[in-house]
Amino acid sequence: MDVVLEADQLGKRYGNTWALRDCSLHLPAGRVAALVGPNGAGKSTLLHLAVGLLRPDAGAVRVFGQSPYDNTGALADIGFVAQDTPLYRDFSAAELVAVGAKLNRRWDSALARNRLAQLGIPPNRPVGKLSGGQRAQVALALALAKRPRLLLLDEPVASLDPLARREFLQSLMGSVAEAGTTVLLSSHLLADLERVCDHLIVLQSARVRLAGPVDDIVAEHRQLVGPRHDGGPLGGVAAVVRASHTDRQSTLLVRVNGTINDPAWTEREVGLEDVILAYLADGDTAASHTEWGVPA
Ligand SMILES: Nc1ncnc2c1ncn2[C@@H]1O[C@H](COP(=O)(O)OP(=O)(O)OP(=O)(O)O)[C@@H](O)[C@H]1O
Repeated sequence: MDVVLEADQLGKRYGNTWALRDCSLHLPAGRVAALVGPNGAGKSTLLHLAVGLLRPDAGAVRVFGQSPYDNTGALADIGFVAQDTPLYRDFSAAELVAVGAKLNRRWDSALARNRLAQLGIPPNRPVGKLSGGQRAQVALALALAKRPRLLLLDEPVASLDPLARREFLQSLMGSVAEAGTTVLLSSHLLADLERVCDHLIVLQSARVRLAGPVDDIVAEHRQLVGPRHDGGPLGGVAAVVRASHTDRQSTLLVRVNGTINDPAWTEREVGLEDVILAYLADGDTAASHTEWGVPA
C-alpha cells in the first residue's frame, strides 16, 4: 500500500494553545478523504502543515515520503486550494490560466479553459469582480489543471450553490479517478462527503478522533436500542461512542468488536453521517467556558 500522506505525532501550537496535537494518521494513494470536525478543530492547520505553509512544533508530516516544509520540490506534486480561495484579484481567469502554464510542469490549460467555459465564467474579467462562488470555481479549475498527485482542498464547496456543488464533486471524482489523484478535502457538508469519500479523518479539539477507510468505519459501528443502560461492559462492544436515554430505554451508538448476542438489544446499521455526528457530539467545551469566565 503506497502512503501519500503520513503524520506521526504531528503537532502545531500557537502560543500555549495546540491547534493540532498528537496527530498520527496515514492516507493511502488513490483515496478521496474527508477531513471533518467542528470550527477550530485543526483542519486548516493540518492542511497547511501538509503543504509546507506551517512548520510542525512536534512530530512530523511527510508527503510522498518528504517533509513538505523542508523540501519545496515536493510541492510540484501537490495542489492546494486554501479556504476562501485566495487569488490575484486583478488578474482575469484567462490570465491566471496562462500564468499557471508558465509556473507548472504538468499544466493542462485545456482542462482549465474547458471547465471555466462550461461554467460560464467570464474569461477576461478580473477575478476580484467575480462572485465568491465563481472565484472558488476558478481556484478549483487551476488546482485541477496543475494535475497534482495529491490535491488538498480546504472547504472547496462552501461557497458553491447546491447544483454547482454536486457538479463540482462529480467532476472532481471523474478527474481524480482518471488520474489516480489522492484527495484530502475538508468540509462541513457531511452528506456530500458521504457520497464521494472513501476515507475519513475526524478532528476534534486539535486531536484525531477517528481515521480510516469509510467502509471499515461504517462496518465497525452500530446503533443499539434496548433497556436502560448506565454503563458497564456489553458483549461485542468495544466502546460506547454516544448514548441517549429515556427512563426505560437507551439508544447507543457503539463501536463493535464482536457479535452482539444479547437479545435485549436491537441492532441497526448506521450511516457515515450518524457515526461522525456521534463522535463530534461529545465535544469538550469546558476550557472555553473557563476562558470566557462563564459556567460550563
Ligand atoms: N494564526 C493563528 N494564531 C493563533 N491561533 C490560531 C491561528 N490559526 C488558527 N488558530 C487556532 O488554531 C485552532 C485550529 O484552527 P484551524 O483554522 O486549523 O481550524 P479549522 O478546523 O480549520 O476551523 P474552521 O472549520 O472554522 O475553518 C483554532 O483554535 C484557531 O483559533
